[in-house]
Amino acid sequence: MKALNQLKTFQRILQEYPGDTPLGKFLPGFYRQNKQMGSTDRRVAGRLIYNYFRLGNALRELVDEQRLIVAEFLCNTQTNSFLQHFKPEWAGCADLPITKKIEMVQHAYPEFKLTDVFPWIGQVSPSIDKDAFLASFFTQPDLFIRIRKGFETHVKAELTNAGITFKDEGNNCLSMPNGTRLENIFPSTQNWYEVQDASSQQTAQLFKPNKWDAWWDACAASGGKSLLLHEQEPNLKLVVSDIRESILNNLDERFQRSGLTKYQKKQLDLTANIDPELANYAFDGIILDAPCSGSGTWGRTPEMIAQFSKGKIEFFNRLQSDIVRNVVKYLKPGKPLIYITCSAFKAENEDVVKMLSEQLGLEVEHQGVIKGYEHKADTMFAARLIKPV
Ligand SMILES: C[S@@+](CC[C@H](N)C(=O)[O-])C[C@H]1O[C@@H](n2cnc3c(N)ncnc32)[C@H](O)[C@@H]1O
Repeated sequence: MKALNQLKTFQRILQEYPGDTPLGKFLPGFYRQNKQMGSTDRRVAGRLIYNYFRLGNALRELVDEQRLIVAEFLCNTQTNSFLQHFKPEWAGCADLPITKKIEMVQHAYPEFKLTDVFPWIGQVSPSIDKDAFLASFFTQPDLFIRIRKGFETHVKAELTNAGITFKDEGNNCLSMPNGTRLENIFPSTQNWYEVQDASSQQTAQLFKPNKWDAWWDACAASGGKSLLLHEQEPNLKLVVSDIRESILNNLDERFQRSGLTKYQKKQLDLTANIDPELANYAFDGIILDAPCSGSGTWGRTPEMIAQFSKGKIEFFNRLQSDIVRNVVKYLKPGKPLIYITCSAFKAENEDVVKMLSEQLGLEVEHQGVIKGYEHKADTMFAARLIKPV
């Protein structure tokens, strides 16, 4: 009975979900309208709908209920009452290695193809292990925090006191299970840590700023990369910009909490002529965390897979190329451009770097995929390119 009700709730969510909003935004509204759902009901409903989308575009010819059962089997490493009810012969095998479970699904559904989970797999960056990347969609990524220098002991002690299991990933990065309610442990005004994916934290290794440098975080959003930069070198002249004014307001709040008080903020569309705003600027470093497909983060937002179409890869490549050409004009010769995406696609990664190197003469000091899919984190790409003198 319980499993049948869980299935009915799943079907209602799927029916009401509009597809153009992130699930993470839609679900709280759904729960508000269905106040009879207790916390366990919500947890199970969330698990089922997320797991359903983790199947990506595989087995689309099956009815939703069957796809959900396959997804539940592939995405859980422990048995549960839903599987026991609907697929008892699989329920006891939930803890098998993922490769074995995929074989079992293929046996039951010979039309199942792992490549259908993410149909654009042929277009990912060459260094990505395709099978591992595809299989990573069945696992929810972890939650990561970056502890600010000096607060390591305090944050770890608070987590331990609260009974949270965490892993020290080195470089002040901690991982813990997704869904950990940090807001129940730490005050909202705390400035001891930032929630930030491990791969995003890793991009900072390419920054290498010098004291009193002038840096520009050109797609700053709420300032994640600027905060990393500030942690490395607090004495910088910093300009931050983004096309969205609202997101820059979040940045102000975050910067204030972290003691980053000296910066200039500009609302800029980097596809337009920005000379009226920046004609007198020349930077010692530019971080371009470019707008992208976000395909390296779809382990967190698997509902995006069903909404994506191949043409968008080309769209982002063009947008990134336009933006990068515009931005490089304001970089001093001999100085670094840090190009970052959270995409797995070659067209948004190596191809943009190739264009920068071949057409604008930038020297590629480093480029590479940050393989988050290997350790329950986002997959990103980061390059350090030097403008010719
Ligand atoms: C990947 S996000 C940046 C994330 C941010 N750097 C961080 O660490 O949290 C890309 C940003 O590019 C901005 N963007 C998109 N199109 C733009 C454009 N034409 N000009 C300037 N910024 C743009 C988006 O508003 C978005 O905030």
